[in-house]
Amino acid sequence: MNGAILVINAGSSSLKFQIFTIGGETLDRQVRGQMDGIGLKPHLRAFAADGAEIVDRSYAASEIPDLPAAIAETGAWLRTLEGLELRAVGHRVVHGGPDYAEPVLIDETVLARLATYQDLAPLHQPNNLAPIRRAMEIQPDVPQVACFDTAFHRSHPAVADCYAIPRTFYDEGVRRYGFHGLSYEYITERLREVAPEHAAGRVIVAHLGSGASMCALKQGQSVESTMGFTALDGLPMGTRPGQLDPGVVLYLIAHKGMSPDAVSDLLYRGSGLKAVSGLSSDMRVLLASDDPNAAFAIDLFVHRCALNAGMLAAALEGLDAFVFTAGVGENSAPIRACIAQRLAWLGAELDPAANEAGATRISTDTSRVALYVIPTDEELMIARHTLALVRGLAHA
Ligand SMILES: Nc1ncnc2c1ncn2[C@@H]1O[C@H](COP(=O)(O)OP(=O)(O)O)[C@@H](O)[C@H]1O
Ligand SMILES: CC(=O)OP(=O)(O)O
Ligand SMILES: [Mg+2]
Repeated sequence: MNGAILVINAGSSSLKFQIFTIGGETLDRQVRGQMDGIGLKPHLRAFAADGAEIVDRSYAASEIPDLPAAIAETGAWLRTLEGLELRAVGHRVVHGGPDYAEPVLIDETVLARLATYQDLAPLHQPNNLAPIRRAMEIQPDVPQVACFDTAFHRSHPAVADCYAIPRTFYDEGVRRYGFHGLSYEYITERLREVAPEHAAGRVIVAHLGSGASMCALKQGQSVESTMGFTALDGLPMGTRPGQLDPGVVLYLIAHKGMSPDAVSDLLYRGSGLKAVSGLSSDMRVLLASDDPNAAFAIDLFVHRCALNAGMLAAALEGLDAFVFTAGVGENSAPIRACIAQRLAWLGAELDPAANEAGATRISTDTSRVALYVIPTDEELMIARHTLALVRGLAHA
């Protein structure tokens, strides 16, 4: 089988894409790019396999105010690439609900089912499904594959999957799904190469981006996550609050007369770092600011990261390694240092020079908990799943 696989990953602040050619058993990356800073400081960049930059465009916030605008602009640029013989398109789809525990070939029935989860992931699901619909229109003969954030967490034990509410809700799908599963699946694979001595141990992976969560891995399987039914729970994020007493929601409805839409807007778009700092949802802006509210938002983020790490260490009954990944985790040495300091009681000892240098291992040789920085690659994971699925089709 030859040809190319295009991968699309719509996150909450970015649209990421990669193109791979299928070379026998392997995937060769040809293009890797993203539009980030959507609605704030939009920036489209892409690189060829040899590292050469092939596009670098900045936009005013009003030109690319949201993900649909980013999808349109990036789609137009992707269509200018010549000589691509698309064999399949792989899509990140954030919510797979109770139905999908594995990647799936998309048809109208699957698409309709995935659309029923839009309310459960309003920042993502509509933007994950729109490019699928468009691609099915433009190229109906090219297989489209959905890869789910929720799938990797289906290994959770029942106590981690269930809320303490009446069982009927669980049966109808109100469960602790967990998200960022493609990232965790990739990191699990990378750990086998980077740190084989820890890959089968007790590991927390902190995916700290615009959306943020942590995952507890035991012997390479997800056993707990800070996110649950939706991508609102757990850590504070760019515009989402993270863990919140449900009593706050009742208060907003009963005492503030807020409608479901108004509450949803507050929780998905009007909270998190943006609300606490009053300045920005972007960690880069907060780190560069001398506004005390920006510093407070960072403190709150670090505090909640530390508390959640403690919770996941309890789930694992100990900790061998802690991995930083995603936009903030991969790029911000100061945030990593603050979080590492709060993990000292668990036995983590940061090597400040390695941290500043962005080394893969950033803990001292004597640290009881090894600290790592491992760049994630959700798109590669999606491409692998997509290739496996379309290859299966070819052999069927
Ligand atoms: N050098 C950096 N320092 C701190 N934060 C950074 C840096 N680079 C990127 N980020 C943060 O990473 C976030 C984006 O992470 P990413 O994982 O791409 O998010 P998403 O997929 O949710 O859109 C941005 O909001 C930005 O705040
Ligand atoms: C699930 C989620 O929050 O994803 P992202 O971090 O890409 O916005
Ligand atoms: Mg993301």
